[in-house]
Amino acid sequence: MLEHSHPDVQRSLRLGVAGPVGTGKSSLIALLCRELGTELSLGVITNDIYTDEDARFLRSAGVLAPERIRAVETGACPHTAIRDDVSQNLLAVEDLEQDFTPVDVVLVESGGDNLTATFSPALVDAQFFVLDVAGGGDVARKGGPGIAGADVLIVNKTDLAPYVGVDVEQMVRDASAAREGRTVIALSRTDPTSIARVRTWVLDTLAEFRSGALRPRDPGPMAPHAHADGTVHTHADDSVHPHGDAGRGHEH
Ligand SMILES: Nc1nc2c(ncn2[C@@H]2O[C@H](COP(=O)(O)OP(=O)(O)OP(=O)(O)O)[C@@H](O)[C@H]2O)c(=O)[nH]1
Repeated sequence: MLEHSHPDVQRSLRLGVAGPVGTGKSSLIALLCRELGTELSLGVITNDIYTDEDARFLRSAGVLAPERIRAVETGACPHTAIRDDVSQNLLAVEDLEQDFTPVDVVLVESGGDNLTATFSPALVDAQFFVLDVAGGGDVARKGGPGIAGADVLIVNKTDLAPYVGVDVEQMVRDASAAREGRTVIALSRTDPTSIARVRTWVLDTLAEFRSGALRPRDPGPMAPHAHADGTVHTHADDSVHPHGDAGRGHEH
């Protein structure tokens, strides 16, 4: 039984990491654990549809004690668990906070395959959205709630830009324009300066959180999208979310 209001349990800064498949969400989390794990008490929650694959990847990366990495298996509609009904994730975060108190930061990785997945501000205090240059230079211009409204947009794998013909500076300019100036960080695991920027952003956000000045902002619900079987799923009205049969998708 969770003791949500236990006076000895510190409330962590909760950071979401969303973005399309393969853009480097798990890698970003591993990098942050490596960069911050000695000075901060960290926890990680992964969301996968049917497996705990991302949690296993992170445990095997050896960047954080394995018991601080927990998997939520979300079932058929993974973005629901970070957006509409966040209870599974909230319980997992609170369990970590209780088991390892004091926890400074919990990183929550989204599952799913959609460009527009966003976290509810009821679950996270701030959120990353991760794109990579291999997805093409145009993707940042296309917008969407995560690209436009997440607290930080990561343009990842910049070391690959010459091979995929992407102008990183232009991609960052396009992204900044789509985001009305909100933070965009061009990142590569081979570029220490870019890694330092992400690290500094987390530490600054933690300081803001501790001062009481951090106000979670909602990037907005994800756009309507089609599932592999062709059913359409919209989160436009977050208050209504009937759950269909697993794997079939559903419509509001
Ligand atoms: N070249 C290069 N590859 C990277 C970088 N960061 C991550 N990758 C690679 O990109 C691939 C996908 O990275 P993941 O971290 O698994 O991506 P993800 O977004 O968590 O993927 P899913 O969990 O499947 O959605 C892996 O092969 C990583 O090694 C980078 O900075 N440069």
